[in-house]
Amino acid sequence: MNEKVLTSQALDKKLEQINHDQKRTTRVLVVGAQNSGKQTLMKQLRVFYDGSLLDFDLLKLRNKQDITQNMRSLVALMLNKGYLLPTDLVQQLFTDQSTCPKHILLQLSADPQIKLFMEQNSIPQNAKHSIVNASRLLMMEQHDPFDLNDYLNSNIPLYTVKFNLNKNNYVFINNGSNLSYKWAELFRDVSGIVFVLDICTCFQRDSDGKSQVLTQLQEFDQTINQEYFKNSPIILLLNKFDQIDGLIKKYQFADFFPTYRGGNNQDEICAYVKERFEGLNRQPLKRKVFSFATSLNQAQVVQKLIEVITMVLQKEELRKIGFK
Ligand SMILES: Nc1nc2c(ncn2[C@@H]2O[C@H](COP(=O)(O)OP(=O)(O)OP(=O)(O)O)[C@@H](O)[C@H]2O)c(=O)[nH]1
Repeated sequence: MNEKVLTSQALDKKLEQINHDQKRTTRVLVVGAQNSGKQTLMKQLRVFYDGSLLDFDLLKLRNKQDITQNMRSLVALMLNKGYLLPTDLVQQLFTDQSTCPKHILLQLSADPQIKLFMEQNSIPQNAKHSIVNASRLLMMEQHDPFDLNDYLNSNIPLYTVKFNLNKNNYVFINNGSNLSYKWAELFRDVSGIVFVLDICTCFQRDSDGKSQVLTQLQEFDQTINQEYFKNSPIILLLNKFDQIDGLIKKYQFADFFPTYRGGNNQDEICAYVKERFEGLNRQPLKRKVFSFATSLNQAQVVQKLIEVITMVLQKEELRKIGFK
């Protein structure tokens, strides 16, 4: 067999693999109003399932470890040669931790004795370079190695997250708060739609004095009942549920929903909101709406939620092809 035929066969195989992988990828579209929590969900997915952020962070951490090591070698050399450095800084540099706290490294790298030592002694260029750059590198780091809350509150936009869970590939796509009809066409029969609702909007009024959640009900209706999504299961997240206790203490839910006859408590309010949204599904026999009260800013909640969502989606896929 000549080389060309072999290459072409290899390409065919690769294409087949790509097609196969794409078919096996569960695509999930994340929609919802501004500020509802879509980005928060995406970021949590990125941190716990995708892994690329953690790799990036480990890199930052490694840099910090290198700086600590270099600083330790330099300071040991200086002390041997009789240079004097602040004792408390030196002690903290040599504690057992693999990385020394940033503020100690910064103070040491700015110490005039260190500068003097480097001028008076011939130390390897790369070691010199590493110390001179240490302060720049450390200054550039805005955060300590990794702080989930800092990351969740950052303005770094995130539009897709891919991951593999229980041997299935998933891609979550955040479309922002604008679901134009043209755009929706690209997601025809997507494997699932996650609609994020900020539950606090139930207790907020728009300029007409009506609860803002009424606009969300309309959005939900228009989105899920589009022709393109008529087979896609819907996952409704009543998000920011951690806020509901505070809101109930301040307001009467019935003041916002005159037809509401339930009590002013979490369970009954939650059941009512779920019912209002789920009742808008015009294809109840073809696909379902699964609703959950969530707090997407809490890591443990998101991890449990993703297990449930992925399970629901896999079950729905099986149901569509005839398994009960
Ligand atoms: N208390 C509370 N705050 C939350 C929760 N989820 C998200 N937030 C906060 O709500 C704000 C908006 O969240 P985002 O995830 O940026 O909302 P978004 O839907 O992506 O907003 P846009 O990008 O404007 O469409 C942020 O300050 C989040 O930290 C939650 O469960 N509880």
